[in-house]
Amino acid sequence: MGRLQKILIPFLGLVLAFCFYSARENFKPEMLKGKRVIVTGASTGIGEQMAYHLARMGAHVLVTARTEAKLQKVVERCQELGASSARLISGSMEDMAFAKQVVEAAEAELGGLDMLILNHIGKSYFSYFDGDVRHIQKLLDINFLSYVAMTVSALPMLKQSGGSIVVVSSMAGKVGFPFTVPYSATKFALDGFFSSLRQEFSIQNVNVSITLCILSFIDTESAVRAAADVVQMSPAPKEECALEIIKGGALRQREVYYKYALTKIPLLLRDWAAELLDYLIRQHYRVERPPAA
Ligand SMILES: NC(=O)C1=CN([C@@H]2O[C@H](COP(=O)(O)OP(=O)(O)OC[C@H]3O[C@@H](n4cnc5c(N)ncnc54)[C@H](OP(=O)(O)O)[C@@H]3O)[C@@H](O)[C@H]2O)C=CC1
Ligand SMILES: C[C@H](CCC(=O)NCC(=O)O)[C@H]1CC[C@H]2[C@@H]3C(=O)C[C@@H]4C[C@H](O)CC[C@]4(C)[C@H]3CC[C@]12C
Repeated sequence: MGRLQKILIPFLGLVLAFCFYSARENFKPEMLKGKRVIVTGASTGIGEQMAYHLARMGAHVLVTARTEAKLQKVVERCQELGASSARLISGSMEDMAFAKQVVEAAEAELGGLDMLILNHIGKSYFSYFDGDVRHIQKLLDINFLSYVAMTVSALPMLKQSGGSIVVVSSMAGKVGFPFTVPYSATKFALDGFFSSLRQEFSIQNVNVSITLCILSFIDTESAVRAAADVVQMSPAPKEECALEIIKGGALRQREVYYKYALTKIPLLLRDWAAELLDYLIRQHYRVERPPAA
């Protein structure tokens, strides 16, 4: 191959890649106007902030979590912010019948569904793995199986609307971090299930997008309480994080990386320099080390 071709082919590749990415649609808040959206884990944290963004954009929001009193306040705020409608359904995602019931409520009360945002997580610990197998089983039910159950129930409505599934995951769902063994297992499971399902949708021409969101440390109350003393990193703002998730879902992106520099860039090391990435992660942890023998 001539020298010119060796330069020309990669150059053309870059030009094509640039054209492909720059031709992508831009996000406009109107994209969500009148859309029917379920947000799980919406009584606090990132889920609560997503509900407020959706309300400002004029969506119909159905929020869910266990604590009804908190959800009631979220609904009132959504109404003040301009939601087309706002309603709640409370219950625990430990129970797959409840997961299904939430989707049925959307069908009965909204007449369909355009976006399913799966965001809730059950309580876990942030420390060394304690060997409790039942805890992993319970966390898998809440953080993984209920996501599957809701997806299965919502699919007929999402197929009809050409809708979107948004799955909130974490850096801990792409790479191993210390102190998150049960949590990380549930987040890796989500990647396996939804990335495989996306492939099948593509083969079957199912017009339902799946967006997996890879988040770094975010300043929600529960995360800061659990990890701020150990993880030497400033948490990113939950309001901005919530908006980026919604944008990614509306644009039908395959994955959302937030914050980009703390997620996408370190993950580039994962397949080529895994031990270096592991080392860098450990450097961000402040842990008591056992005295040398
Ligand atoms: N904050 C962070 O640093 C990061 C967060 N993420 C991901 O972002 C998402 C949101 O996290 P964040 O906002 O911090 O979490 P929060 O702890 O603030 O919120 C968790 C939500 O889940 C609900 N919930 C808890 N247990 C159950 C249950 N059994 N059934 C139904 N709902 C339940 C809670 O409400 P209630 O108690 O009322 O049920 C609450 O609304 C999660 O998927 C998390 O993995 C990813 C990376 C980093
Ligand atoms: C341990 C946190 C979950 C706390 C919890 O149980 N909340 C519910 C409740 O209180 O009811 C973890 C939630 C998010 C995790 C963070 C995350 O996903 C991003 C980083 C990933 C990395 O693996 C470790 C550091 C993280 C900041 C991680 C820390 C643990 C969480 C805060």
